[in-house]
Amino acid sequence: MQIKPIIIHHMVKGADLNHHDTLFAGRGAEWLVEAGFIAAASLTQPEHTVCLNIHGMIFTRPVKKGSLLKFETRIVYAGRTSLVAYVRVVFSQTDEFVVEGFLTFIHVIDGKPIPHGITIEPATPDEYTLYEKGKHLKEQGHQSTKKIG
Ligand SMILES: CCCCCCCCCCCCCCCC(=O)SCCNC(=O)CCNC(=O)[C@H](O)C(C)(C)COP(=O)(O)OP(=O)(O)OC[C@H]1O[C@@H](n2cnc3c(N)ncnc32)[C@H](O)[C@@H]1OP(=O)(O)O
Repeated sequence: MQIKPIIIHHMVKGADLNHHDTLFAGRGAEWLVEAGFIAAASLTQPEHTVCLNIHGMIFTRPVKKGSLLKFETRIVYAGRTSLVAYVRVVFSQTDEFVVEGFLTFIHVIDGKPIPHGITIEPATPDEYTLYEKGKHLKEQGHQSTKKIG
């Protein structure tokens, strides 16, 4: 299945800032989760999609008030019940990199994981790299869950 990316833009407003007057990491995380959720839920249904793992995000630069941010999201890996989203955030006007992250979503019915029937076939070297990274993170996460019990 070829997956089209989902593009969302956000403007950084006063209410989105921290005590340094730059984008609050929690707001950035919220927008990142929301972007991943929309990409996963657009392949399944919102009511059957839950977020299981935010695989980390590294903020490489501060973002000032008034900045426009572009969140480009694609589902890069599909397991049996899981979908791994990759979100890349850049400044909307310059395409300068800001932050990226992977997230795992699970297809559930009545709270139980249920196969979604989606397959992802990477077509380019970049897609293949993201597929392998997404698969690795999902499997690594699963091992951590098993250790927690
Ligand atoms: C900083 C924060 C900011 C937040 C900013 C809020 C933003 C807000 C605005 C946006 C809006 C969006 C909205 C989102 C939508 C919710 O918010 S959903 C609510 C939060 N999430 C939840 O409540 C989920 C709670 N977890 C669960 O219910 C259960 O863990 C689940 C998801 C049903 C899974 O059940 P389970 O028995 O553990 O699953 P199991 O059968 O062992 O494995 C199922 C799959 O999970 C995979 N898996 C298991 N563990 C892991 C793991 N650790 N990692 C990866 N994959 C794993 C397995 O490999 C398997 O994959 P497949 O091989 O089938 O593909």
